Amino acid sequence: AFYYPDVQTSLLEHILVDNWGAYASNFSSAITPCTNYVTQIGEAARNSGRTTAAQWMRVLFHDFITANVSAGTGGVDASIGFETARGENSGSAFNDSFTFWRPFVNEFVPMADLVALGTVMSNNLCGGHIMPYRPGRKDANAADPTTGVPAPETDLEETLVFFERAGFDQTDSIKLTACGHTLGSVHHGGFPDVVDDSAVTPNNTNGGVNFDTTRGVFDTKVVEEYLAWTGQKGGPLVTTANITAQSDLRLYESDKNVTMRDLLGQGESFKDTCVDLLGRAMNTVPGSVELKAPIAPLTVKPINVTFDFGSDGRLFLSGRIRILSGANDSNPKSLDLHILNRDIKLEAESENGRSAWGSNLIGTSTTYGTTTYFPFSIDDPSIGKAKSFSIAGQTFSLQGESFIVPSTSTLSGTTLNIIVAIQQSRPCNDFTLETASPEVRQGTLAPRIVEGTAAFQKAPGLSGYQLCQSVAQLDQESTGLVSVKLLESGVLVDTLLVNGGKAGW
Ligand code: HEM
Repeated sequence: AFYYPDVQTSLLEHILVDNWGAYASNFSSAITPCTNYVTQIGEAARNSGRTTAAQWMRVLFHDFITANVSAGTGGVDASIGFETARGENSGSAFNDSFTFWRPFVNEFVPMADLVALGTVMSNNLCGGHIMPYRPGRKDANAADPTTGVPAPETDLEETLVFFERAGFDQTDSIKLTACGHTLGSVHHGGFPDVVDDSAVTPNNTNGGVNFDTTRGVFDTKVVEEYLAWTGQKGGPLVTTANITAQSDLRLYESDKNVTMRDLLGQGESFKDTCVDLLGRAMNTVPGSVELKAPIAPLTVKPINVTFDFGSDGRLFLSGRIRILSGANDSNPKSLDLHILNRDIKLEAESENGRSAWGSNLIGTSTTYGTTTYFPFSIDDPSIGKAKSFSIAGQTFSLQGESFIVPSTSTLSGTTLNIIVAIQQSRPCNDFTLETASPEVRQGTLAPRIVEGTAAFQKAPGLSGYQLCQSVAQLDQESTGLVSVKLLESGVLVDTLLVNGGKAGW
């Protein structure tokens, strides 16, 4: 199957761009509306007093803050998954978030990249300015030996030492904390010394007290309300009667509120400051990790493009083209796909999607970008010879010489049954199968990736193709998409992600 421009970018770009409506990613749905709590459903979620979008940002903070930038250790590496029993990581955010993210993890998407992506999504979908997203993090194999996350009782000096170790000076720390604390709440469940049990009601079962009057909106309210002493007055870490637990008050006042007043003066640009600081936090990674360039949303994106055989044994090429239009552009109704010297006119599906990318802020309201989908299926007798197709002048490569057949390649329990089709009559033993399966890992909800290889045997042929079969056994059930790779004499020729029925993609 074809993943444009590559498997990792294709998967992550889907989460970033396909936010609402047609083919929306399950990831975006989790924080729509931004007050949603995905761990529970219906009434229970609405009355929980918890906020998934906010939890995701808190996970980033706790994973990041134990970085030691001068030693090149820690940072965003999903080690937080091993550290949830530490007192400094109190609260349900970590296990809630990892439980939701777990089915998204596969060979191409480590948990650490999802920790960063969670914050990007909460910011982008809940009112922040668009935040660039760079993939490339690596998951830790154990807890970070470095401890020290600021808690409500931590004194100012030690709090600043923790931030300094992670590369953030006093001013940065105030800004980053204000950015984080524009979303969400402090909960009696987890922090009874900050919020007493009077907060627990049938409509607020976890006893959440919000940092500002808009817990689901990424805005400047927390700064405004703190300085004007209105609304939530900066939230429980400012106002709690327990003086030792007034960590936000101590931090904000530590430079006589100069930084908080500066943030207020920035107005809407506060959001750019947060893009910068949250971006620095999520891009703080161990010295051995090199992040890739930011993922750019694709204007023209082929989706699920693959060769396959129909029930009559005929080869066909099918898929969808997604066109992303900005808020000011009109959506295309038809599209020309050029293949094998032919132009095929594609018609748009009736349902569109909406995207935070390409959005326009007009006054206080936002109009979003639109995605339009154009399905196609081509069973021309010579389709297997096509080496590329093009849309609006952009060319996308294809190869039909040897490929994994999607409709007959299955994962059932722990058994992978893979069929590949090969054009020329080459022996099946020129080919090998490589698998990479996300599986349960002890001590954390972040899966580990288990790799394997298998050989092929000859199977009965089909309309000009030699078929080869391989049956591979995973040692455990997978937690997400399993990658299946076809190699010819050691060179990768095709990749297919096989859904074990659990993946959240
Ligand atoms: C001095 C530093 C900080 C302290 C002591 C602190 C402490 C806390 C505490 C006690 C909670 C309540 C958690 C709960 O009840 O579930 C919380 C929530 C939160 N924190 Fe911080 N925090 C600090 C800095 C930051 C920073 C830098 C960020 C930036 C990403 C951040 C993001 C959040 C978010 C988004 C929530 C809301 C979570 C929710 O509603 O579930 N915090 N923080």
